Amino acid sequence: MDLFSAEKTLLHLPNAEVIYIPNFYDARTADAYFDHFKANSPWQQDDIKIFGKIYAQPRLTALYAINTTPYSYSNLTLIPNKMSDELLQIKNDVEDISAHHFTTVLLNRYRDGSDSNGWHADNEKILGINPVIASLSFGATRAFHFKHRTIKKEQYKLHLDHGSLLIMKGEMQHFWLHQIPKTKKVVKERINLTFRSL
Ligand SMILES: O=C(O)CCC(=O)C(=O)O
Ligand SMILES: [Fe+2]
Repeated sequence: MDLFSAEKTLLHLPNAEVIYIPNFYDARTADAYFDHFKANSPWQQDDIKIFGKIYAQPRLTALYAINTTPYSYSNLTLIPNKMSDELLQIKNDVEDISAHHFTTVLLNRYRDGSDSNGWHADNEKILGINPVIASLSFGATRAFHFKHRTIKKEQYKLHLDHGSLLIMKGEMQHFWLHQIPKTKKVVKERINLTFRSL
């Protein structure tokens, strides 16, 4: 299967569905969004607890929502900011293509190749059973790895390009893990928006 096709890619995997749309936004629109979110988001770097140890999260984050529901993960509770007009516009675009309603968006900013997001699933109880997660990428291309928890041969890599949209759905968050690994390549900044429903 060609994971790097220029068109929309639909992966029917065991216990998951992954949709990748490379040019969801054209390069100029994506450039403008990258600059906007870099300059205008309340970026924070939190400490997280993994197996009882405290680490500075290796990336910056900001949380927004249309409601006031906090989002907790990795022993961290984030209180959402009110969604800006830009985020509401993007939410609308993503809702149109996915036919799904989202309330909350987590922004991740990877400053360089040493920023990352370790193996995890977006499986917090508050997301409900079989959550749909819509993930937008602006800025540097980074690798996205995903692997089945028990079927060892089921592991894949995608490159998340500037302006692309990745949708994870079905049972994916129960049966699969995903990560943005660190890279030794010299890479510029990347901003990711993951829409969720809380
Ligand atoms: O940066 C990405 O593309 C992935 C972000 C992610 O997995 C998350 O925030 O849960
Ligand atoms: Fe995730």
